[in-house]
Amino acid sequence: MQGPTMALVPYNKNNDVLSIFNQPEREFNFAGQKLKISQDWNKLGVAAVVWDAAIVLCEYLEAGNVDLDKKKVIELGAGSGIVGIVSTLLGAHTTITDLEKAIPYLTEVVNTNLPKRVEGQFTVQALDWRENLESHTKTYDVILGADIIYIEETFPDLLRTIEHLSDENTLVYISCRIRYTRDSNFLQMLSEVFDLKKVHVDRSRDIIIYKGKKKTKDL
Ligand SMILES: C[S@@+](CC[C@H](N)C(=O)[O-])C[C@H]1O[C@@H](n2cnc3c(N)ncnc32)[C@H](O)[C@@H]1O
Repeated sequence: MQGPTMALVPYNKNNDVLSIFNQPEREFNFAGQKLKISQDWNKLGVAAVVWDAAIVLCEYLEAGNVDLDKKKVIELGAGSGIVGIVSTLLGAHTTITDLEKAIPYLTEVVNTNLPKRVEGQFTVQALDWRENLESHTKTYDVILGADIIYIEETFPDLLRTIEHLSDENTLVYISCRIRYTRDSNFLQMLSEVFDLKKVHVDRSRDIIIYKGKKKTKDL
């Protein structure tokens, strides 16, 4: 393991993360549906496992904290796509995104878990925060991101992406575990452009959810 991957695991004192990640499949129940999420840590790495931040964000969404019904939602750095899956099951029209190399796995998991009745309500597509975003012309009602604050070099691009995809009505939900002081730098950067509030704390899993809304520009 190298670089950012090293920074992510092991990430708790009991070191039981690796055993969770080594499970080829994990089961969850969200929005009245049993989800079977395959994992492939050894071949595909960080994008192909379900992180706690995603589970906590799914629970937060399922509890009705965000109005998703018929909303235009985008998930950034989706990994397994579980958050985008739950958002779709809760009524949103969801664009589920990650790096190009993660798309085959992500597409497979999403298609396996979303039922026919939501066909046409979701798309899976590549979106690299470092790229030119001109082809992404939309702004979204809701932007979701779970455990996407972990590579310091990507922070300016991640911020640019969130800014590009949002307007002053967009709600941004970032679920994260702050592992290093540098991770807080991203929240600091985000708070310069967005009004940022801590809306949920899961102490047992060490996960915080932040909600952001773009600051209105002074006239
Ligand atoms: C720690 S994983 C979290 C995955 C998932 N959201 C979860 O919580 O289970 C971080 C995700 O960010 C994605 N990612 C990293 N750099 C990215 C970039 N430059 N553009 C888009 N996605 C990126 C990775 O591919 C990975 O899926």
